[in-house]
Amino acid sequence: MAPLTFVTGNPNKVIEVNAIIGNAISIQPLALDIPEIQGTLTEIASDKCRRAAHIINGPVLVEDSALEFRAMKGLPGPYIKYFLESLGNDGLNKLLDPYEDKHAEAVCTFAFSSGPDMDPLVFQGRLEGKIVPARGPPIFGWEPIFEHNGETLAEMEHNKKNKLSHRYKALVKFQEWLSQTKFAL
Ligand SMILES: O=P(O)(O)OP(=O)(O)OP(=O)(O)OC[C@H]1O[C@@H](n2cnc3c(O)ncnc32)[C@H](O)[C@@H]1O
Ligand SMILES: [Mg+2]
Repeated sequence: MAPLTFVTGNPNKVIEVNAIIGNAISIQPLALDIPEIQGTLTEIASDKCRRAAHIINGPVLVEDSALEFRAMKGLPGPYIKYFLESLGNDGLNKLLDPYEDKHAEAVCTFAFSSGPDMDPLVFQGRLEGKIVPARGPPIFGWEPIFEHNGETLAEMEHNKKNKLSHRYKALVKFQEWLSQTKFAL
């Protein structure tokens, strides 16, 4: 089984994907910064996947992560990376100061294409939580401010996160599809 190219500039995503799918699929990470369009999560991931498949000229997996604040009607959503870079985790908390509702959803959207000009397939997972003042090591993105069942993702054991996360749920769907299809990696 040839390794599947996973195009991402984010090493933390590679660590989690490997931890989640372990021996089932062999992943070859490739750090390319692919332009991300504006649109729905499915449109963004699919477009990124089409561009990656053309560059790779073969099967490819990409991922796009979003963080949706219910009080802000789903924003920052796919633009969370730029909000986080500009405001930091404290600033993201302050965005919700005017609102009672701190509910948030982490959304992970994988897109897979079997090659250039092959329509990408999309696999999405969601995790519910709430935005809280930062707790735990600030290693990966907004983990310290996303609380799920009393623990922030930064406080949570990696093994535990990788068995319940938005990324885990999306990868379960991808693996289900792989096992049902004749597509051989
Ligand atoms: O090259 P790609 O794969 O796009 O990597 P990226 O870092 O640009 O990732 P995104 O465009 O998907 O932006 C998502 C942002 O959310 C952060 N993030 C993604 N998944 C996360 C998780 O499980 N926990 C905490 N932060 C996360 C990540 O660090 C980014 O700042
Ligand atoms: Mg990105």
